[in-house]
Amino acid sequence: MNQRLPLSGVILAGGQGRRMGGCDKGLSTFLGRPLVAHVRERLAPYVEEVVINANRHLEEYRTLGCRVVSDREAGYQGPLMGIWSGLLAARQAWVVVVPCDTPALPMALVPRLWQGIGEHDIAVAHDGERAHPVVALMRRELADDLATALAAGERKIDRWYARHAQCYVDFSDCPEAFANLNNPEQCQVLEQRLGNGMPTESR
Ligand SMILES: Nc1nc2c(ncn2[C@@H]2O[C@H](COP(=O)(O)OP(=O)(O)OP(=O)(O)O)[C@@H](O)[C@H]2O)c(=O)[nH]1
Repeated sequence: MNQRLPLSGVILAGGQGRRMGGCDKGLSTFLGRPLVAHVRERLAPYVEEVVINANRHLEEYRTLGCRVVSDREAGYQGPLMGIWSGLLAARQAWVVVVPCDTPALPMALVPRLWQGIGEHDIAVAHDGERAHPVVALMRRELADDLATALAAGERKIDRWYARHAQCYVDFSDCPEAFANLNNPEQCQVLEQRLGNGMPTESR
C-alpha cells in the first residue's frame, strides 16, 4: 500500500551541538547508527523526499541518500534559518520539519500532522503538556513571508508561527516520543531505556 503524501520532509541538523561536545548532533551514534538515520526512518515511508539541513560534514550526511542543504545565511542563526532553508529546498507544496535529535518520534507522526492540519497553514505537534515547534507541518509557500521575517530580525519560531493560521495536533498518547537528546548522558539514558529496539508501534 502506498502511504506517501505530497510532502517533503526536512530534518534540521544545522545546530552547533555544543552540549553534545560540539560534534555534529545528527551524526552522533545512537543504538549503532547516526541519530539522523533514526529520524529519517520516521519520515521516509510517508514523504516524497527527505532533505537534511546541515552546516557541517555535508558529505557524511549525503551518504544517507538524502539531499543535503545548508543554511542560506551562515552564522548559526537558529532553527528558523534552517526551516527557511528547508522550505526553499523542498520540491513539494507541504513540508514536515523535524529536529535531528528526537530518534523516537511517533511512527505515524506525518499522517497524524497531515490529518490534523485542516485548513491551517501550520500544524505543530503538542504532547499534552507542551508544543514542539520544531516538529511541524507547514505550507512551502510560507517561505517568502519567513524571508521577510528573518530579514527583519525575527529568530523566534513561536512568534513567527503566531502570525499564521496555526493549530496544534495532539500527541498526548506518546509524550515520550518527543524526548530530544542534547548531551551524551541523555543519549545513554534513552539507549538503555530502549534496549536494542526502537518503538515501532503505529502510534
Ligand atoms: N539550520 C539550523 N538549525 C539549527 C540551528 N541551531 C539549532 N538548530 C536545530 O534546531 C534543533 C534544536 O537545536 P538545539 O538543540 O536547541 O541546538 P543545537 O545547536 O543543536 O545544540 P546546542 O549547541 O547544544 O544548543 C536541532 O535540530 C538543531 O539542529 C542553526 O543555527 N541552524
